[in-house]
Amino acid sequence: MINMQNVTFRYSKRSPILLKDLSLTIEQGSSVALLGRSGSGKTTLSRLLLGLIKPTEGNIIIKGEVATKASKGVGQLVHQYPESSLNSKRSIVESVEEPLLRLGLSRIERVRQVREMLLDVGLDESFLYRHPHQLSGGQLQRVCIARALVAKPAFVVLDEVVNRLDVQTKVTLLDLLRELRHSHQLTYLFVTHDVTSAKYTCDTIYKLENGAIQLQ
Ligand SMILES: Nc1ncnc2c1ncn2[C@@H]1O[C@H](COP(=O)(O)OP(=O)(O)OP(=O)(O)O)[C@@H](O)[C@H]1O
Repeated sequence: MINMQNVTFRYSKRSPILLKDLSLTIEQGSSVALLGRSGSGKTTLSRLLLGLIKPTEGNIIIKGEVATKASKGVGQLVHQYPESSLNSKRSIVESVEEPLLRLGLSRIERVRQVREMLLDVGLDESFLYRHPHQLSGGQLQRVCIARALVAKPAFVVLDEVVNRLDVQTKVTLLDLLRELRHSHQLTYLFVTHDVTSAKYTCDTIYKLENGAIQLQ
């Protein structure tokens, strides 16, 4: 599914090498955690997988094709600031349907799929026409997860998604990810500083350190 082959990355000729000759395979349906201290390059590696930036050397193959900006949408990103990834002026249904717009579906079908996806993340119909400021942090994060999954992407990068939530909300969100993994046959990369969350949600844990990746 995802195959990184000898990937080396630096932001520019003057900046240091951040990732050195990395190789990594993520199988379909697997949940992989990526640990690493701040600045180790976790977000950079995620952006490479999402095709937002290109490796300096090496290749990233997603479902048999080289990851490029054109493959945007093959992978989806959920990050730690749901407020900033949702447009405050748009209703929840308008935000969640966004990835469906390019699929040429009717409005009725889009709303049907959004309603179903919201139910899968534990939000009932009453959320459809609310706006972001009317939701809690945990609910907003569920909306972002729904938006990432609604168009059935090949994989999802979850970048520090439970970082800013209280313990109870964090546990329910982690349980939701475990459920979704089975119900939606999700493949995800769970980027975190938190070893406990990584162990709870993922089968495989890697650590990124000094530009290299190691199985934990
Ligand atoms: N666009 C950029 N141009 C140049 N350097 C960058 C750019 N983005 C990030 N960096 C640098 O690359 C390094 C790795 O950053 P990255 O955001 O990937 O780390 P991280 O492991 O995700 O950190 P954190 O856990 O704090 O989010 C940092 O030293 C950062 O300053």
